[in-house]
Amino acid sequence: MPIDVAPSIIERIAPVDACAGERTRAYLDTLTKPPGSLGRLETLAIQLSAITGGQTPNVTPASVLVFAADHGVAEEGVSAFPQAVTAQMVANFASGGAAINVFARQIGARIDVVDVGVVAPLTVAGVTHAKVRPGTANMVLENAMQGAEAHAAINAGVAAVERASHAGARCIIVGEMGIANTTASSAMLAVLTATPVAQVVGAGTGIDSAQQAHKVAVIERAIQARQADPNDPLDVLVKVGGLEIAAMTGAYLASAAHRLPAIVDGFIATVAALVACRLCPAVRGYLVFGHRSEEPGHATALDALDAKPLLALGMRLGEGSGAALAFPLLQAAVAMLNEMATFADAGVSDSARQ
Ligand SMILES: Cc1cc2ncn([C@H]3O[C@H](COP(=O)(O)O)[C@@H](O)[C@H]3O)c2cc1C
Ligand SMILES: O=C(O)c1cccnc1
Repeated sequence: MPIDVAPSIIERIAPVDACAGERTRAYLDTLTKPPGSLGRLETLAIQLSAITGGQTPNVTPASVLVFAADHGVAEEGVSAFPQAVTAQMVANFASGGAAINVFARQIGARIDVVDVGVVAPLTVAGVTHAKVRPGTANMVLENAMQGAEAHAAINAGVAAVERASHAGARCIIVGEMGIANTTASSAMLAVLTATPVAQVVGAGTGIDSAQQAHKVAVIERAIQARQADPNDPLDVLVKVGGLEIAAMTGAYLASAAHRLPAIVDGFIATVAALVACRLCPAVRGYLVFGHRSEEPGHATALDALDAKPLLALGMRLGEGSGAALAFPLLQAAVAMLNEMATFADAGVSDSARQ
C-alpha cells in the first residue's frame, strides 16, 4: 500500500556521524581510567557524539512525549482493563499523578500529552489535541485505520518532536497510553518479523493464561483477515496498528531528522521504533534503548533491531517510564566525556600506552 507518509521528514534524516563517534572512541582512551573500563557508558558516549556530530554532546533537558489513543479491538476482551481507562489516565497525566509524571519530574523533563485518538472527547487542560479519529476500528473486522489517518497520526508525532526541539529539548523520550495496545503491537510485530503470535503475546495489563490464549486467537484472526504486507510497514500500521503507535513512529523519525537522541521505552515503543527503522534504516543510530520490558514480545522486537537495553527492572508499564529511568545514564555518559581529566592533564601515568 503506497502511502505518501511524511516524505519530507524522511528526506531530512542523515545517518549519524560515525567519524565523530570514532574521535570520541579515541578520546575516551585518553581519560584517567583503564581503556574500556566504563563499559556501556563509553558506548553511549560514542553514540551520543555520533548523533550530535560533536565531541561535547549534551542531552539535557529531556522532553517526554506521551501519545494516547484507543483501540477498537478492545471490544474483543483482550485487556484486563476497560477502554475508558485510556481517557482517565490521560486526565491523570494532565494533573501530574501517573508514574511517568513522577519520573519526568525526577529528571527535570517537561511532558507533552498528545491525544491522537482517544474515544472520549477530552477537554482537560494540559492535553495537546491532535485527535485523528476516536479510536481505531476493530482489526478483526476491518482495517484499523485508513492510510490518510496513519499519515496524520505520524505527522502528529513529528509535530510533537518539533515543538519539543523548538522549546530546547536535547533528548526525546516517547511514551504511550492506549488500552489494548499490546494487542495491536503484538499483531504488528508478528507480521513484521514473521514470528508466531503465541511467541509475542503476553499479559499486558495483567490478563491470565486463558485470556492470553483468547488474545492469541483474536490476533491470529485479525492477521488472517487483514493480510498486511510484511514488507510494507505502513500497510501493517494501517491494518493492525494503532494511532498512538503511528505517532510514536513519527516521533522517532523526527528525532533522527533533528539529530536528537530518542530513548525507546518498552514493548509498544520498540514496535513503533521498528516501523520507523524499516521506513528509514538511518533512524536506528539515533535510538537508545532504555529498558527491557517483561512483555515477552519485547525480546523479539529488540532482536529485530539488534538492540540491548540499558536497564532490566522487571517493569511492564509503558508511558515512557523505563525510558525516563534510563535518562540519567545518558547524562552520566555525557558528564564522563565532558568532565573527566585526561592522563596528561592529571599527571597520571598511562603505562598501558607506553
Ligand atoms: C491504570 C493503567 C495505567 C497504564 N499506564 C500504561 N498502561 C499500559 O497498559 C496498556 C496496554 O496493556 P493492554 O494491552 O493489556 O491494555 C497501555 O495503555 C499501556 O500504556 C496502563 C494500563 C493501566 C490499566
Ligand atoms: O512494555 C510495555 O511497553 C508495556 C507492557 C505491558 C503493558 N503496557 C506496556
